[in-house]
Amino acid sequence: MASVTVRSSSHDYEVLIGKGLRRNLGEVISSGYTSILVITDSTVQDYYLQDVQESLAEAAPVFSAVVPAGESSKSMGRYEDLLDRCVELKLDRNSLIIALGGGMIGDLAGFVASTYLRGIDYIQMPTTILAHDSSVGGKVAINHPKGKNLIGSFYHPVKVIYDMETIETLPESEIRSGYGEVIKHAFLSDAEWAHRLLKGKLSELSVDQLENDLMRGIQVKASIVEKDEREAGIRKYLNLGHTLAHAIEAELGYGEITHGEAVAVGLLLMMKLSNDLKGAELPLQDYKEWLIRNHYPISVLNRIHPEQMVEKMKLDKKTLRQKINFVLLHELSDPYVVEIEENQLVEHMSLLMNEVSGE
Ligand SMILES: NC(=O)c1ccc[n+]([C@@H]2O[C@H](COP(=O)([O-])OP(=O)(O)OC[C@H]3O[C@@H](n4cnc5c(N)ncnc54)[C@H](O)[C@@H]3O)[C@@H](O)[C@H]2O)c1
Ligand SMILES: O=C(O)C(=O)C[C@@H](O)[C@H](O)[C@H](O)COP(=O)(O)O
Ligand SMILES: [Zn+2]
Repeated sequence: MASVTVRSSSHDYEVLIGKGLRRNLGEVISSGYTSILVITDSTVQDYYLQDVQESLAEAAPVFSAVVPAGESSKSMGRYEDLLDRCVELKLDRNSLIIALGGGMIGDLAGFVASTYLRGIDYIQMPTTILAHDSSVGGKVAINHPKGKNLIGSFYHPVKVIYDMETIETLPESEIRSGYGEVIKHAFLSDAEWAHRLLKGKLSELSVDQLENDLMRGIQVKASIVEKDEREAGIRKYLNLGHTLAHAIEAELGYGEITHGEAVAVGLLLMMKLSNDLKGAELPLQDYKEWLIRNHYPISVLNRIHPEQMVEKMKLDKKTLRQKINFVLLHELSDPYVVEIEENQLVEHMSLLMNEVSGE
């Protein structure tokens, strides 16, 4: 089992990474909780809920709450249902919530934990590749119909338990989605890693490569959030590709395109703006080929309207006084934040749409 420690202002916590951890939770979770509520989704329930419940049987009374799988569950309605369940079960300040699932569950259950009784302990048990990102760093949130993650808080888990066996059941589309955030971490931190990824094909990924990529992604994320927990500065870099991604997700309807796929498309615009407006020489063509080779839905660019995207981007958390800020790269591994004028955004989004139409 590998482990990474994350330092936060409230407490330090471990990210445990290993195989079969879900079957030995009694050994890694502190004893003494009054009760445990496992929050999961309808797909993950079928695969892993029983293992988790059985391995916690000695620890405390264990309850479960299941929401429908999919991004649309990261909503006010499901949040309210889960709070009702916490009240009904009489969870107290010594109770524990376990978020068993991908980033949707991590964000939703984490937000419940952060607000119920003004905050109780929770553990992230990520089951997707993408959740190597979402389970670390303490951002928890639900979506507003008009904008992604508009309602949330910063609230770190007491532990992250990443059972690598669980990602074996992921469908191809979720491997692709997860790699949207993996390649973001590579673009932010290491040109060599980025170039290696750009040469590859996700369907030919070895288990060793995948584990190595996830470990590196977790380290990149942990080292940034430790330095800037509340996103006053460098944490904004983790939003690389997200200004457009979140606008697309909200515009098309949550779940219409996966978060990681949207990020991957957002990274394409990031590269174009970095190169065309700011004189960088990022490998835009290689990246476009990687997206096509791995079946990322870049045709989604034909379904959006630049002016509407700009309006949505005004709800981005980096937007201040209605001015849209983007994370761009001077070169691979050298990010910065810059304001981009609306007319330039519209122009470059339109150019990009023309370039990819028909691909
Ligand atoms: N808090 C953060 O820092 C942060 C970072 C990145 C993303 N996010 C959020 O994470 C969410 C996306 O997370 P995601 O991509 O994990 O989506 P997800 O949680 O919706 O999971 C994707 C799909 O895979 C299924 N699934 C999950 N684990 C499985 C498994 N082991 N086997 C088979 N199927 C499985 C789910 O049921 C779902 O249908 C978005 O809401 C995004 O905004 C948050
Ligand atoms: O942890 C962060 O900070 C990130 O930006 C990571 C992103 O991958 C993630 O999607 C995050 O939820 C986006 O945050 P938001 O503040 O733009 O909602
Ligand atoms: Zn993200």
